Formats: sequence, structure tokens, C-alpha cells
Amino acid sequence: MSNSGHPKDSGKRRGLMLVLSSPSGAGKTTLSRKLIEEFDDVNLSVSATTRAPRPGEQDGKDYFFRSVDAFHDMIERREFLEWAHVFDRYYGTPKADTVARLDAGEDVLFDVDWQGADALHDQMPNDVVSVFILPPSINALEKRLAARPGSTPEIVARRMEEAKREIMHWRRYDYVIVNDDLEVAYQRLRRILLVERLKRLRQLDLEDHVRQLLGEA
Ligand SMILES: Nc1ncnc2c1ncn2[C@@H]1O[C@H](COP(=O)(O)OP(=O)(O)OP(=O)(O)O)[C@@H](O)[C@H]1O
Ligand SMILES: Nc1nc2c(ncn2[C@@H]2O[C@H](COP(=O)(O)O)[C@@H](O)[C@H]2O)c(=O)[nH]1
Repeated sequence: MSNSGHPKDSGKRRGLMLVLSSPSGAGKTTLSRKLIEEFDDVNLSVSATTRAPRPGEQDGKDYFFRSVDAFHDMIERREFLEWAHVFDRYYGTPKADTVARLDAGEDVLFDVDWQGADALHDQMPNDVVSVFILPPSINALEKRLAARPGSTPEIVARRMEEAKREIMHWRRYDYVIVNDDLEVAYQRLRRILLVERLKRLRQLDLEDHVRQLLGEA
């Protein structure tokens, strides 16, 4: 199904940056995929990373998989909106595209850690809407990490070790969703998107509309 979600099809709006963070394995990627499937004007920001692809992951779709040298070249060429060192690997958000998409009235979805969320908010405070995803329990988080394709006990242990540090940043976010039942969590996420689209500053044709109303009054 495709859906613009805008109440007035001709209405001009500025896109928003929907930034999702969570401890690894809580469900950001799963929720992001559902949002992109439903809304044709929501696009995923594809990050660059120096980690290896998981089974089924594609270069350019899930990530831009790069060598450490190539990643450093991208840093030097100032190609990132933000970048961070996460789980001993580099991850970065490319700048190209995002600004153009926002201006074109399209939303951009970011799946980044708390450092990335902070950096994106610092750079574009009026555009960022941040959502923290919590797991229903630590046990459930560990099971989800272990069940993911390509998982190993070492990867699970490393990510569980980091989970507490990531969760401690939950208060910095505009919204928090507990991802227990996937469908309930998804409905909450899509409601956040639809409401945030209605923020006054994002409805670009309101000035003209109100001027016209006042002229008619
Ligand atoms: N509500 C849910 N109930 C049960 N399993 C879920 C739920 N949400 C996600 N999962 C499963 O948990 C695993 C981890 O989810 P996902 O990859 O979306 O997490 P993530 O937060 O994006 O992790 P990372 O930060 O490492 O990229 C996946 O196998 C996914 O299918
Ligand atoms: N600061 C950034 N963090 C990012 C970016 N892309 C992904 N991430 C975060 O890294 C971890 C691990 O991801 P995984 O795909 O290896 O499991 C997770 O918390 C992501 O949110 C980025 O561009 N910048």
C-alpha cells in the first residue's frame, strides 16, 4: 500500500528527519522497513559502515559497505552529516540527498545510535523528530539478537554489553516506544510520523492560506 499521509494532497510540506535509536536488536530496522513499505514518501538514509554485510544484506540498500580507508576518505571529503565509532566499527550518515529530500517534502528515516541522534539534532534541530525504541525485557532483547541471521555468541555478548549504555540515553528523545507486539509498536510509530507532519512549521502553504482567509474575511 502506498500513502502520502498528507491531509490535503496539494499541500506543500517540508519533510522531516525521523531518527530511530535503540539498543541493538530492539527492532529499529524491522520498524523502519514497515514504514518504508507503507509510505512512498519516506526514504531510508543509507549509512556507510566498515562492518561486514550480514547474510542477505545488500551494498547500497542496507548499507554502503566500505573499507576503513575508504571510510576515512569520506570523512576527509566531508561527505557525512555525522559519523561515529560503534561496536569497534565506523558508521556514518551521508549528507547527499537528505537536504534535497526534505526540501522536496519527503521524509528521511535514520537508524543511528545515540551519538548519531545527538549530532543530527545539533545540525538540524527543527527537522529532527527522535524516537527511542525499548525492548520489552533484556531477555527478549538477547533472544532477538541471537535469532538474527549471521549472529554469533560473541556478537550477542558484545551487543548486550553495550545495551545498558545505549538505554541510558532514552531521556534525550522526543518519543519512546516499547517494541513488544510488533504491530502495536508500528502503529505508534506511524502515528508519530503523521502527527509530526502536521506541525505548523512543516506546513509550508499555511501562510498563503491564512493570508487568503484574512483577505476574504
Ligand atoms: N516486536 C518484535 N517481536 C519479536 N521479534 C522482533 C520484534 N521486532 C523485531 N524483532 C526481531 O528482532 C531481531 C532484531 O531486530 P532488528 O534487526 O530490527 O533490530 P535493530 O534495532 O535494527 O538492531 P541493530 O541496531 O543491531 O541494527 C530481528 O530478527 C527481528 O525480526
Ligand atoms: N551514529 C551512527 N550510528 C549508526 C549509523 N548506522 C547505523 N548505526 C548504528 O550502529 C549500530 C549497529 O548497527 P548494525 O546494523 O551493525 O547492527 C546500531 O545502533 C545502529 O543504529 C550511522 O550512520 N551513524
